[in-house]
Amino acid sequence: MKNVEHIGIAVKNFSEANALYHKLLGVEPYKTEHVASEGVNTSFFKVGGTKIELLEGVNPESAISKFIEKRGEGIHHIAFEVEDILAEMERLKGEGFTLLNEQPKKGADNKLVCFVHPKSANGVLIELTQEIR
Ligand SMILES: C[C@@H](C(=O)O)C(=O)SCCNC(=O)CCNC(=O)[C@H](O)C(C)(C)COP(=O)(O)OP(=O)(O)OC[C@H]1O[C@@H](n2cnc3c(N)ncnc32)[C@H](O)[C@@H]1OP(=O)(O)O
Ligand SMILES: [Co+2]
Repeated sequence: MKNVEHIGIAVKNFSEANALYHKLLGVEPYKTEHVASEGVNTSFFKVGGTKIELLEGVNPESAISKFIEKRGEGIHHIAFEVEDILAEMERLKGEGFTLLNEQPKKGADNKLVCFVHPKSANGVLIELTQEIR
């Protein structure tokens, strides 16, 4: 694992949350992106070396919609940058972590992503991200 790449925050009202985080962080989001495969709209803010990802669910089936339904708004996941996502997935599987997808999948912000079940990481949903080169 390398650095924390982003912290994902689940929000109910995307435009209100973006306006609030713009005020809070003092920067505009550098991108907003719909990720159909995850049923989410996302926006990314860059602060120092870390990014904040705001996520809203666009349908009831989305993991974000289910999360908010069950647990309300708040921190949803921590994403780490990895050099080689396939090697890291193999390593984690070997260490007994439960991965939520067999193969890396296309995430937002030009990344391949994979998720580790929160139950494998003391209740924290972990996302692995590798830049698509
Ligand atoms: C765009 C992309 C990107 O950055 O590139 C993204 O980030 S997309 C980000 C959105 N996509 C994802 O999150 C994909 C991976 N997530 C998933 O597959 C799912 O959300 C699961 C993590 C498996 C949870 O599924 P689901 O809510 O249907 O199951 P569940 O309610 O039974 O949850 C199982 C247990 O995990 C807990 N749980 C659920 N979501 C959690 C979360 N985000 N953080 C910590 N714990 C969590 C529940 O409270 C429950 O614990 P108890 O049993 O103790 O009640
Ligand atoms: Co993410």
